[in-house]
Amino acid sequence: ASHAAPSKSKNPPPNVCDFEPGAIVSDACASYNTLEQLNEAIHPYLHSITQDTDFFSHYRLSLYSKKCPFWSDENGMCGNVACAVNTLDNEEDIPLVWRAKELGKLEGPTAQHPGKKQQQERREKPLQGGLGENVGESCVVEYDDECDDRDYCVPDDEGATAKGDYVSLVDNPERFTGYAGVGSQQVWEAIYRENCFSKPPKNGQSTSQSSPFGGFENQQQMHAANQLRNVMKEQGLQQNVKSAIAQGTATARLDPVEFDDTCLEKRVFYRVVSGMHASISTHLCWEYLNQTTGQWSPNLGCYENRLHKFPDRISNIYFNYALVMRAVGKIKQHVQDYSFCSEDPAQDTRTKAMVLRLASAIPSGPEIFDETIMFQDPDTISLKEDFRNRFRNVSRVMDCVGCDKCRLWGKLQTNGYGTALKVLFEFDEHDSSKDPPLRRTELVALLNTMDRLSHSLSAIKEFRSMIDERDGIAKPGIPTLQSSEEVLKTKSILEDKVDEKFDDDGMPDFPRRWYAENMTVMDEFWAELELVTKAFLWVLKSWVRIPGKMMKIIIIEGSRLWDYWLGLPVRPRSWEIRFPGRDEL
Ligand SMILES: Cc1cc2nc3c(=O)[nH]c(=O)nc-3n(C[C@H](O)[C@H](O)[C@H](O)COP(=O)(O)OP(=O)(O)OC[C@H]3O[C@@H](n4cnc5c(N)ncnc54)[C@H](O)[C@@H]3O)c2cc1C
Repeated sequence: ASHAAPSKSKNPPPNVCDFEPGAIVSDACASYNTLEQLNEAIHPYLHSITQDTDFFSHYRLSLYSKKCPFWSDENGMCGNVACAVNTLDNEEDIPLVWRAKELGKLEGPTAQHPGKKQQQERREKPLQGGLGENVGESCVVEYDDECDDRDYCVPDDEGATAKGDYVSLVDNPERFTGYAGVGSQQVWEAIYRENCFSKPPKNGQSTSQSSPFGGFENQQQMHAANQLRNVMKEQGLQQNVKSAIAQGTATARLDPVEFDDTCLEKRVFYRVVSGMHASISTHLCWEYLNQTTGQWSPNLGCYENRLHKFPDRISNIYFNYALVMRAVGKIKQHVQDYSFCSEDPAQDTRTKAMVLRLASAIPSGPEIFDETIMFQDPDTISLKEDFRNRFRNVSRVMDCVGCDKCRLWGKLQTNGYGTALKVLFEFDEHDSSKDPPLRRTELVALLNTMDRLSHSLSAIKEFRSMIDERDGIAKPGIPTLQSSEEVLKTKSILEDKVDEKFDDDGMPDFPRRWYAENMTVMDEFWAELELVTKAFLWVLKSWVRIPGKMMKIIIIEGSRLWDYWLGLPVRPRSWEIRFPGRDEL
């Protein structure tokens, strides 16, 4: 795969959204092809982690106890059965370690959680209150029982005393619910409005914390302006829309057409939100309820209208996949010290090995996504705090989603992206001692968000081949989205491959290349002799290689001893890198 480091000055080329498999996903470093190939290899692992382990298949969140902080909208509630969530109300249904009385015992990562005092001391106000008094302090307000200034998301506390609901993610899949109309539109609008990194307003008003109507005086004004904008947009009058909005009292959501003069950081914010929206749309189109037949099945029309006609949205899903994948690759070190489930050491070991195996399958360093080029300019350092606060606001808006299941997955995915951003910008890949804490909910959200994106990539591929098939375009060899059974089959093949590689003694396969029924006894004799000769030669060659191998072992073990003697971290053997946790299995 070809990689090109994204540059801050790089504007997306006009055809950035075109679906050229070899094209690099703009603002990331990998091509669509590379991401798809990686996804094929990784998807079975992700699927298995999120479906088969207690740790990653259960999520705890405040699903009902938080009120929408921005508006009160009883009409926006979804009454469909599909919107409902089955929470685990029965203590016995919750995995043992997360039952209320056990929660206090949960072990976290090695990093110490900074206390409130410490956080207050560390707090800076790079914006000098320019965006309003509340911005930058969002962590200490009513929500945050266990909040860290470095969080990009309002955490859903999992402490034993916190109000929360346990949910099995496996039993409540993200799919079509029928939630639509003004309620859902209002939520999306509020989310996109957080993307308005406008100039600080006069008189110290916050644009971030207290902007439920994006600076418009009321909801009606805001809807009217958005409608105007949509109509003008449909008529191809983008420039006029911009100036119309500029004449108003507020900024509008940033559209991709306005990307060209936007810095990387702001583009990233928009792409994360739009990619999340597009991924949700993909899932609801993939598992769509045919209300006449009562069957759940992919709805091609839904995909065409919401995604296929908007390649930029699809591109944003790939972008998010690259971003989240990079974050998961970056927590390798952190996860080494993580205790997943102290009540059951066998499960703990298994879960850790699975996560480490996944993290190891992800290319390390900035090959997929290079976060190190963000927030580097002096100009953009204050932007980081603004960025973080805006993302927290997006997570708050989730309490305004009027459909329980959509709220569950919306909250989980916002937490997942928030965690990914926190890992990218606050974690040290090589030294986890100063990393901010990684809560269980964050880790669960991160991997489930990656799984959702991974599923989106597979679904999009399948939808594309459905379109090609319908339009008579032959594209042989496009892999299809696998059923759970197929996923498990592929997983076991992959695992066998890993096992084969791991257990490989170097002995080549010497398949018999004959069919006895068509051969004479002499033919069989010569064929067998050929086989024996090959095996004999292979044994001789291995003896010849023994001194070289011994030398290699002495050098490797010598350098490990040297590290140990110097007090440095002992470097791992190559197979330990490739098969982490193997010893523990
Ligand atoms: C947090 C959240 C979670 C949800 N989860 C579910 C769910 O699990 N199942 C379900 O059936 N419904 C869910 N919904 C509802 C769903 O997202 C849609 O809002 C609903 O299906 C109505 O769709 P729509 O066609 O009106 O457009 P919407 O998807 O509501 O989009 C509104 C407007 O935003 C713009 N837009 C759309 N997609 C993008 C994009 N990717 N990037 C930029 N702009 C875009 C378009 O101009 C569009 O008209 C959820 C809604 C929210 C807010």
